[in-house]
Amino acid sequence: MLTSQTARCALRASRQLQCGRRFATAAAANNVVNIVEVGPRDGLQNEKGVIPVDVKVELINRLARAGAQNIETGSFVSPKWVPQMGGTAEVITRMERLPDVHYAVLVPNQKGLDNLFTLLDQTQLSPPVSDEISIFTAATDAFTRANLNTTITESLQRLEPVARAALDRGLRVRGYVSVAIACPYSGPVDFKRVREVAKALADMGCYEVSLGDTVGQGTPATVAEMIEEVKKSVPVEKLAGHFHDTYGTAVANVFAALAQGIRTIDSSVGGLGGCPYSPGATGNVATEDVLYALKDSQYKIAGSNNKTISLDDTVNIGWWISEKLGRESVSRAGRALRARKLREERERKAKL
Ligand SMILES: CC(C)(COP(=O)([O-])OP(=O)([O-])OC[C@H]1O[C@@H](n2cnc3c(N)ncnc32)[C@H](O)[C@@H]1OP(=O)([O-])[O-])[C@@H](O)C(=O)NCCC(=O)NCCSC(=O)C[C@@](C)(O)CC(=O)[O-]
Repeated sequence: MLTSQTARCALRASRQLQCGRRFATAAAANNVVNIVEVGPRDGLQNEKGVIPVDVKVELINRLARAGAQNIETGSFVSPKWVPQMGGTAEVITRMERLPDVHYAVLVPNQKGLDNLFTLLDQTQLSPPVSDEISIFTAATDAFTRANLNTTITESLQRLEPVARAALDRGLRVRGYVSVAIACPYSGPVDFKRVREVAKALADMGCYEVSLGDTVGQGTPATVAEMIEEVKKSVPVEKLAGHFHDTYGTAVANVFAALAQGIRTIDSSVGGLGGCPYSPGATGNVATEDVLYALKDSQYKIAGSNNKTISLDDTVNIGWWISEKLGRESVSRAGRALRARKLREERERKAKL
């Protein structure tokens, strides 16, 4: 008979195998790019006005129906720190859950995980309201202090039991290293530190570690240099790129990451976003811009149900959510494609 510890190890190993499936597929077809849609979380967390739960639910549902396979739906962080994410439990309880889609929530500590577990116990839905958590820390103490009120070392110590408990419960665990290029508080970042933190997250069971250019200051050269360094300790199949577009280099940085062998890119519909603890940083690379830029390339975008993510639908969602927020979509491709569509409609009507 297996001891409970051996049983736990076996369970964890089988889960890691399942989590690894996506990577095995991507590695076999080396041109398959996975998109992690972070709009509902990273995209909305910095918004000042109250966004109704209905709008958040509708955003997630629209993204899933457009083919998004991985959606970060919200955060179980302190509502005092990030008020906009306060309604995440209600959002994920009310959203549709398509079977082929992974729905993740950001969790900063044990309390956040306990809150998620309570919700999983209460709802007991199949598929569950969330099958993945994202844990996060950073490559500088200054940023970790601002974002998590602790140091890098302490944050890793706190996250290790959180990751273990989530894995034991059958959830996938993804990790983030913020400020992988530059820190808004302490300047240029030592890429060796990024490597160490990424390795620590991978060692605690994260199936993937997303390297965040939180400030959006990266260039293709610095992004490539950083990834080269991290690859010394973490296999590239386990890495993802997360680029903010503050300096307009995000799409170029996506290509630099792909050239380094990375096959998972985080992006945000409509280019929404910004981190509350990264002053001045703009949104993530827009999902529409990534889909458009990769359209005629050797890369194929993975979507749910063996389809791809619809560019047209994503453009429409980018405009829909931006208008709900009282502005226009900042996605370059989203703006151009919408302008072309409106022009074509005008021309068609003029011919009638
Ligand atoms: C981690 C803490 C909570 C520490 O914050 P703290 O103040 O040190 O926490 P504490 O343990 O001292 O607790 C203080 C109060 O918060 C409560 N609390 C404690 N934990 C939770 C929780 N999980 N959920 C709800 N409530 C919580 C706790 O119960 C207590 O309540 P009180 O007794 O005062 O009434 C805080 O720093 C925090 O929530 N930070 C999150 C900040 C955040 O969400 N940042 C944005 C996400 S990261 C990001 O955007 C970057 C990324 C991932 O996209 C990649 C990139 O671009 O770089």
